[in-house]
Amino acid sequence: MKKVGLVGWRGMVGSVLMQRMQEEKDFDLIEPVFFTTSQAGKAAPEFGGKTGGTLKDAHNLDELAAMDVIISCQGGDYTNDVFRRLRASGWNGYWIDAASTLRMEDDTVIILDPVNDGLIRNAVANGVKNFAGGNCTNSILLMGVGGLFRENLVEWVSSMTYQAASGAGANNMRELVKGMGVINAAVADDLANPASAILEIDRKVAKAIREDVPTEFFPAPLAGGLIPWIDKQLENGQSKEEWKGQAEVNKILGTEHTIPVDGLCVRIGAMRCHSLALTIKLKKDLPLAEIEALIQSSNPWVKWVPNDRSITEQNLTPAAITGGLEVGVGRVRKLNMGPEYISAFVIGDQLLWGAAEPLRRMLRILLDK
Ligand SMILES: NC(=O)C1=CN([C@@H]2O[C@H](COP(=O)(O)OP(=O)(O)OC[C@H]3O[C@@H](n4cnc5c(N)ncnc54)[C@H](OP(=O)(O)O)[C@@H]3O)[C@@H](O)[C@H]2O)C=CC1
Ligand SMILES: N[C@@H](CC(=O)OP(=O)(O)O)C(=O)O
Repeated sequence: MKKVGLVGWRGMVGSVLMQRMQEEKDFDLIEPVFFTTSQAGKAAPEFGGKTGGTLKDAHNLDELAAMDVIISCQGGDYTNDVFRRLRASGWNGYWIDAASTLRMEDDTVIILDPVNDGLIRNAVANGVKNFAGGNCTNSILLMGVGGLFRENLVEWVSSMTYQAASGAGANNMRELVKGMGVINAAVADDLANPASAILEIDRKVAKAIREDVPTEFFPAPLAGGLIPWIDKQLENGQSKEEWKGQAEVNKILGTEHTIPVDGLCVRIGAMRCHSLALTIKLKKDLPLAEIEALIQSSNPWVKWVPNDRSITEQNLTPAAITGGLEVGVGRVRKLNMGPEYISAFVIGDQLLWGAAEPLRRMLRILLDK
């Protein structure tokens, strides 16, 4: 059985990964070894009926080098610190990483096997050993409308995103919920009184958002608001999150000619579902039914939502999608700009396809080979 080192298993992404690995009985197929950056020597957890004894030090290169495969959900700083030194020490195992650090390196493949299974298997056959999960927004985009890319129909995509708090981390999710509570508390009495004036409620809510909603982790109040910037600022005016769109989508697809992907990335007050409002310019004018069929054929996880008001309201929301592997796709119609222009709304749980799921599926590809 392959020895699989798990780093970052107790973080938010790592916890979702452990949950999925148990559900899919991945632990039956591996000898797990649990690493930590802070609790070496303590008892290792038990998942899928298996325990790794004690927690190993995630900075100990000798312990890491004993692994056939290492999966890291520990974050980019850890990868920066350890990965190259481990390779330099001669370790030749497989490294599977949730962080963005290695994604654009030549010797790393971005993994999203329902979309680029061929590219991944080819890379494995050719001796590639480094694999990185894609940015959550891009993975959800491609899971949703991958069928159009597969058929080489996409000339460009404008992707306007609505990204959940979870993309920023566990503390940010907590801060969002705390903020919701602060707002509610500011007007609880007024809400209990049906005769209270709505403008008075609005005034108190605005004051609470400006003055009392916590902003220790988010740069501005997210509860009752939004933040139209995610990640670092680049010199060309893009945010780093926006830059990743074109760079990663094209790398995942292995395109010969770059497909332009751009748009604005916005943080909203959802917990863990990222959404994208897409404008897609197709290379030709296709009947809508054909476009819909191609989108539905993208992969088995597409949850097709007809462009109907009540069906959309019930099915294309974070409430409907959160916690599951289905990626909702709807609002598909032709736009006024011309017959080749279509809209689409894609929504997915960013901790599943956006983070944990591609990692465990990569492990399965390696175990099956
Ligand atoms: N959040 C997201 O949506 C996505 C994240 N990623 C990548 O995954 C990385 C990890 O993200 P995420 O899981 O959100 O990070 P977390 O902050 O939740 O976890 C990272 C590490 O923090 C340590 N830690 C310290 N205190 C605690 C605690 N109280 N509970 C749990 N862990 C604790 C753990 O390491 P230890 O056990 O060693 O102390 C843990 O592995 C990111 O840096 C990013 O590179 C990728 C795609 C999406
Ligand atoms: N930046 C994403 C989450 C994330 O971790 O992205 P990446 O894996 O590309 O660093 C968000 O905030 O929603």
